[in-house]
Amino acid sequence: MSINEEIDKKHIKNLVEIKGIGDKLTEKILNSVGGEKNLFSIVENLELEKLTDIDGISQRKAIEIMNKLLGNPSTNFLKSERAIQLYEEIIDKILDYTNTKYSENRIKLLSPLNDKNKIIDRINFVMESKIKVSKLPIIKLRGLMKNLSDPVLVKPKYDASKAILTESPEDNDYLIDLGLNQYFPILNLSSSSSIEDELQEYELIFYVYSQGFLDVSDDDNMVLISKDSPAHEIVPDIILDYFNQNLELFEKVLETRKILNQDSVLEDIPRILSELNSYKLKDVDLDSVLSKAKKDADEKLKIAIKSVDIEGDEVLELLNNNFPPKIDKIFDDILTLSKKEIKEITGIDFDPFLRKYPLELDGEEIERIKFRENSRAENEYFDLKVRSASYLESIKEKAELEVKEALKFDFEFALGSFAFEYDLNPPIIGENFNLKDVIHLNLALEKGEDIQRVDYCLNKNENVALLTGANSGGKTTLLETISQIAIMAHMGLPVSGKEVEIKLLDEIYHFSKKRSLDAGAFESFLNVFMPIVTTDSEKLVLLDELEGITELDAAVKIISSFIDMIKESNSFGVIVTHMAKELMNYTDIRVDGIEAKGLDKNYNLIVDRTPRMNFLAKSTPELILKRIYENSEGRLKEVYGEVLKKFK
Ligand SMILES: Nc1ncnc2c1ncn2[C@@H]1O[C@H](COP(=O)(O)OP(=O)(O)OP(=O)(O)O)[C@@H](O)[C@H]1O
Repeated sequence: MSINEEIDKKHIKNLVEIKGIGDKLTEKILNSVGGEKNLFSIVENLELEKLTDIDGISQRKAIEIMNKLLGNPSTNFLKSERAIQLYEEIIDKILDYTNTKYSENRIKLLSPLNDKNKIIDRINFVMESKIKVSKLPIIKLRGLMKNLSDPVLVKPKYDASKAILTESPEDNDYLIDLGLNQYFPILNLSSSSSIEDELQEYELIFYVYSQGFLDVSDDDNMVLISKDSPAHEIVPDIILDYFNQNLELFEKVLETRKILNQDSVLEDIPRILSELNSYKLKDVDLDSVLSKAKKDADEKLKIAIKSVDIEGDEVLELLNNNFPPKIDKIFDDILTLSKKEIKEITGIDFDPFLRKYPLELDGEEIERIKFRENSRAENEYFDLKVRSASYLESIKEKAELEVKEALKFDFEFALGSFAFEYDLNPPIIGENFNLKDVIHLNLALEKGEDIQRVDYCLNKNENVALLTGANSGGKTTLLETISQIAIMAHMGLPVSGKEVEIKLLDEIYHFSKKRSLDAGAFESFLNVFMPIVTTDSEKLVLLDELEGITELDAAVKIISSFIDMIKESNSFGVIVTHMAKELMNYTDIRVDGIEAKGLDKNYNLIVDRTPRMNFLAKSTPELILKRIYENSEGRLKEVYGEVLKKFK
């Protein structure tokens, strides 16, 4: 099962599910989004932003509510602010690979789990995505999927130059129910006695008949449509506008599916729409064709007539306004040719000329033809529109589904890209913490000799250890790496290491050294810290230089008591400290050390970032002092020099 199915199969649970967040908040959410139906649609489309828009709902809260409504299991895994931050930093890193709002929101909903099978399912899903992504043209796909979203609904365009005509007020109401009055005015035959005159004011009438009261001739500017036709056959623009408006989206989805070797119903859309759009271009400018034809024919007549010998009685005929046969023949020949040329250009077979010299255009006939042709063209165009709209309507649902699939693919693509770029590997879920070749995510993408992958382990017998050693040696970084790996594994993600074994636990606590020492800080720290060892749940506890919380002697007593309690439990712990020696007086504990051997020629620390087990390494602050001394100038350099002398 993939994570995709996991969410797809979920039916949004009853609102009872969010009652857990309190009746007041539930009511506030429902009021803000406009009721249960809207809330369900928000959840279905994972629109987190619509929840965060509500006053007083933070991103974290919105995620909690959304997960509740989706029926996703909630865990209480992340127990300290720093653990939550580290989790959010992981999410942020994955978000860099999302292209759509939908997958962005789905990534935000990836929380730590506690069910081993679900975790393994997710890890497998991400690993499959990683392999898939590795074979795809990543940059091209990113370009195609950037900002993809569901198709937009199109606002109807009202056109008052055309009208729909029905035969009864009931039919009117029926069409209004279909929403067609948003496109054209709707009139009905019985509405007024002067209705037939009113109809003359419109360029085109869509006559939606049920009985067929009106006799429609070729010369009427009317399109006949049966009342039983579906809405898109009466106003095909409903569906055509929708596809036109979303054409770019469908084209991108089509392209994406081609790359993924998936078939698609979207293939024909661009052709159909461009055929429709180019159809309009076939309109010819009849007036200019005719004026050119007249000019050409006049010219030809002039030349031909000039070379005719006219005899006496022919002159008489001319004086009677009759053309003698010779002249008639010339007119016949030239006008036949001209008619042929006009037909070739316009497709219309008619005689636009009055026989005179120079020729005259027959205005009345031209108007009649224009009207007839316009009506014919409108009818043909309308038929084409209906055919296109019917086809598009038949694939609309599938087309929308393909867009949804592309959005879902972006979720898979983001996870796969993240796993691929960071070269993540599936952890082994076991009983110990056995980290091999691990690296902090912040360093994982950096290249360079000084980036070192690290090994570290904790097991049942040595479930807690002190981490000591060189300033800037990488202790904090390793502690955070352990957290990241535990959090990522619980989220069902592969981790940044090779053959990493981890144990699934109930809770993770990470306390960083960057804690403010405000008044009351010590007391509030104790209130958070000590209860950790009072519950039976299995924990991972990571402490970074806690000694700053109070005076050294007291800190040592507190921390050593804490260590003893962890040792007795099924929990695991790592404590970064510069007071290992002092702590060893109070408790028996494994001490690991990161040792700095000196400075290289560029004054960089020579250090093996992998701690040595059972090794108390010195802090060697003099190395850092030496480095700063070498890199500073003037009076400051002198000061550092003085300090350094004291280390000799
Ligand atoms: N495995 C590693 N490979 C490369 N650089 C690392 C590694 N681990 C840590 N560093 C770098 O070393 C520097 C110091 O790391 P960190 O702060 O973790 O050391 P620390 O031992 O906690 O120092 P301090 O005791 O002074 O607080 C950081 O710039 C960090 O990016």
